[in-house]
Amino acid sequence: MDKNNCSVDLRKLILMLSIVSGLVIVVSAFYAAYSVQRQQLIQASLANNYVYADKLAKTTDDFLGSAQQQLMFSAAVLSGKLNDKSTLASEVDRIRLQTDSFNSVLIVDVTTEVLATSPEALQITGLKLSTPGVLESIRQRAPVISNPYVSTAGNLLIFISHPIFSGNGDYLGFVAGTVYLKKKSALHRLLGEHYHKDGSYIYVVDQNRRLIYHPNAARLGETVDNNPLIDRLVQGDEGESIIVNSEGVEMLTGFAIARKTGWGVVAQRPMRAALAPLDNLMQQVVYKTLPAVILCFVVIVWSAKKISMPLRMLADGAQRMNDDGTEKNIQNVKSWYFEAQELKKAMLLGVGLLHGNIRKLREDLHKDPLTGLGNRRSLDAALQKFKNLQMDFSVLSIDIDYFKTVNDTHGHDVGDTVLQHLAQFLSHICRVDDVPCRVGGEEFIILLPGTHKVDAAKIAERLRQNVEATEIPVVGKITISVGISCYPEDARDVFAVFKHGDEMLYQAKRHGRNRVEVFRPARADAEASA
Ligand SMILES: Nc1nc2c(ncn2[C@@H]2O[C@H](COP(=O)(O)OP(=O)(O)OP(=O)(O)O)[C@@H](O)[C@H]2O)c(=O)[nH]1
Repeated sequence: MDKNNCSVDLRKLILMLSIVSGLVIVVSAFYAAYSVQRQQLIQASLANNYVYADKLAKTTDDFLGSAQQQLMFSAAVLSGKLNDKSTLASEVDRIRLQTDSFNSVLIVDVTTEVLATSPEALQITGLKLSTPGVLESIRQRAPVISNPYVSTAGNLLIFISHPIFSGNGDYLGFVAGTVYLKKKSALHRLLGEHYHKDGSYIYVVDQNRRLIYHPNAARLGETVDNNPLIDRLVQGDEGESIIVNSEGVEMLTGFAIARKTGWGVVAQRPMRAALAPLDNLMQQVVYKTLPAVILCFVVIVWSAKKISMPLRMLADGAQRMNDDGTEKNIQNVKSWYFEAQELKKAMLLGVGLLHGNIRKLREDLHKDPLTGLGNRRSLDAALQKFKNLQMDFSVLSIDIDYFKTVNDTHGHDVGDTVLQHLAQFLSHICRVDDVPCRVGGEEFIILLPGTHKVDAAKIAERLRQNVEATEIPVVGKITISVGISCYPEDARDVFAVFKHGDEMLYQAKRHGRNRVEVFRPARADAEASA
């Protein structure tokens, strides 16, 4: 098959397969390592975020618990002193300034009238308030942590209160602190400290799906619906999850509940940020393993070449089976492994047989199958050769006398035997360069290169005598007639030389057969004019 038409070159195929399998191995090894590491990193990050959210939830609980304790302590101090304006004023200042837990502190009596407030700048002392925090505190007469709401002064806040009872258990009012959600507050410090710079953030949502804390201040107070994660938080669920946030960023999320308020604390980190160290690590791995991988590929290419080379050379040999040098080329192929060795042996055997057959076919093409002498093709080839070499030659045109009688008397097969016998006679008298041929039924020609008329006549005469003297089985003795002409002595045209030879043969027949007649131009002319 032609190399160019061949669908795949073996060397390229081996090379391609080796490289592809090498790549597949390397890439899948990398991919497997990357996937495992990635999964581990995601799990670790999710777990971290959950721990983080849980810790913040507990810290928030602790903060609120501590805030309530402060108010409880103050409520005990204030019991029986609600009429003491200066005590009330100094107590609200103490609570606010000493602990820094509240943005504002106020004392309210049972009629909802504000008895004292810190800071004074709020200017609500003496006012009766009907905010959700005040009303809930009055109604419950128990410690309260309100849901977020907007205060009279327009601040989004939560309201933490503790009831004040007299010595004999009468409800007198409450002391309360507010924590602003949109302005700086203790809660902000608590949650904001943990804010990551890599896109990680936390947010807190209350039971009404309202954002209590969010790094984006504009969203504070916003009620978030249609958020599966917040749905879970509202149901009291805790755990970890991979979600896509409102900005379409994939987030690794941990979420936990602050028990005192039921608030959900969500800590989340962008997947990309969590995996960034892994990407760096894999980059390093790639850089470090690259030389080994390149070396591997060089070895693969070299091996592929080494393996395919003998096969390539054998394939080349197969493409040129007919050429004479092919056998030698195949011999030279270095078949260093078993399969190539066997292939080489088989090909050498094949080439040997092929060349043998070709040789035989060529010979057969130029041979008369009955007698083994040359045929008309070999005669033409010999003439071409003499012409090329500018060689003189003589032509003996030979015909068996009365051959028809032989056939008629003894049968065609015996006639064939006679032809074979005559062929043997011809072969015996021929030298190496002479060309004996059978050109018709019982017509033979011998070309005698470098032989002139006199010698040709002697050879023909000797042949004639030998044939005449030899007994052929079944048939007995036969005779032959021979006509002789020479090139270029008798004609410069080869065709004419043969014609003269034929004429001489028929002349021998006419003159009684069993004769040798030599063409003589002058005499031929004379005969022609007579
Ligand atoms: N056995 C056999 N006979 C052949 C073959 N080719 C031709 N012949 C016979 O050779 C004979 C030739 O006879 P003719 O050319 O008529 O003449 P002849 O009998 O040889 O007589 P002259 O040539 O005149 O001496 C014919 O009978 C052909 O059938 C062959 O291959 N085998």
